[in-house]
Amino acid sequence: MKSISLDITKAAQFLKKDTVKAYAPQVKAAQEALERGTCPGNDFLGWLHLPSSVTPAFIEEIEECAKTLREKCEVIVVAGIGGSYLGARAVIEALANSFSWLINDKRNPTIMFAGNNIGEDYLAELTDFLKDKKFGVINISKSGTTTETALTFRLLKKQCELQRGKAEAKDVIVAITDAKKGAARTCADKEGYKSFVIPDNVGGRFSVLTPVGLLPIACAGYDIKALITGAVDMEKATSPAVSFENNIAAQYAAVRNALYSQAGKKIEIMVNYQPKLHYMSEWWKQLYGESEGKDHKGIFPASCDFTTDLHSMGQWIQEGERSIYETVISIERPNRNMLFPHDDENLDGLNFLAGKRVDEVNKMAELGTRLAHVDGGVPNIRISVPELNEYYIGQLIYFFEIACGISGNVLGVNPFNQPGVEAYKKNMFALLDKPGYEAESKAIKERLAQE
Ligand SMILES: O=P(O)(O)OC[C@H]1O[C@](O)(CO)[C@@H](O)[C@@H]1O
Repeated sequence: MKSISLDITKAAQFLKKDTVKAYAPQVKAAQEALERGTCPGNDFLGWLHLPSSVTPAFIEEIEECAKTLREKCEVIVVAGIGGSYLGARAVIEALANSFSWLINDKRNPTIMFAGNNIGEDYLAELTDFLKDKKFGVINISKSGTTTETALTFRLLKKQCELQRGKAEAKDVIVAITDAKKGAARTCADKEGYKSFVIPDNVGGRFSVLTPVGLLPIACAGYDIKALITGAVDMEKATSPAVSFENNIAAQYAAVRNALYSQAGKKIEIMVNYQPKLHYMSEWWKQLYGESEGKDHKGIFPASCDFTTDLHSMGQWIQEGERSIYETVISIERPNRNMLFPHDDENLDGLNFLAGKRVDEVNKMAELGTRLAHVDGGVPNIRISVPELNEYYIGQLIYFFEIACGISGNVLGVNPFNQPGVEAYKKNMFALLDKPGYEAESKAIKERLAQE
């Protein structure tokens, strides 16, 4: 089996000779601290050897549950936000037909996502759409108390029970949450829902290879065994025993820290040339943003879909402030084969492309962009993926996770907490007069009265 690969040469050229290599001891120490559990946030290292600890029995249990949902539902709504949402969506969209929601071939249920916003129109339109559908719900929340997800789940649970009856609804609602704590656990136990546990020591953004990602992915009809196999192979390929020269996660962690602290590159743009990878970038943004953005430090993770965004953000990237670098996920071989047709009249002047694969044009766009951006002062990291399938996506997921753990430790932050996200929640609860927030409510109202 091939492997994803990493090319950092077009980034390293922006640094003094051997700068990246000079990070090798720090990177090694960071990885050893992860292995030994001596790093900050060491109670959240359950993801580190998660792929290799997945058992066939566990996969079978997930597949069994997915089979039930697939048989009983034409639509499955996955309710969750952040790490309880993005991984599943990233994998499903990367593997699915770009128009899957329009192709109603009845072979797969339609997978919809909710609980990731508080848009009234979104929720009203979703419940309208579900009115005449046999739908089920996967309710995902590690804390079991996240407002966006809880609010959505309350609506969906009521609607599902109303449409299918309480007894049938019980068979098509699944909870993925903490083993003991939180409202989602209390509800699942009381109602008798099938449930899966998110391990205590796996943070939301590192949880895609737990039931959080695996159940929705299996429901969508994808091979979760192959996904895990890819992750296991990457776990081996990036183990601490692998030398820096051969360890792509160590190199990625090193080059991004070098660009950040030695070359003033404060923004990393994750780039793809396949629109199916849009949500892979969204997942990556949370992984790196929530892990590294703290203590007033951290690279800002941004993303672009090329060539689409070359026609909107291309100008800024080529000639704006030189504080950015790009990481490109390049898919070597698309799954489909489409040739450009010849046209006798050639009114569009495109006959020079006749007989070429569309992907050849895309690859030349990628190469041309890399040359132009590097000439314009944008370092370029390239991750090459042989093809878009479960196995290589599994590799990619673990590669980004382990590199993130290493990178955050090199940066000197705790990559496994997210204290900053509480600030907005506290204000929102105070503004909504949530019980228990009386003092905060009073203070925030007084403050607003003075503004
Ligand atoms: O799974 P939960 O507890 O609903 O949390 C969802 C997301 O919200 C956060 O806790 C931030 O508030 C993320 O870290 C997490 O991925």
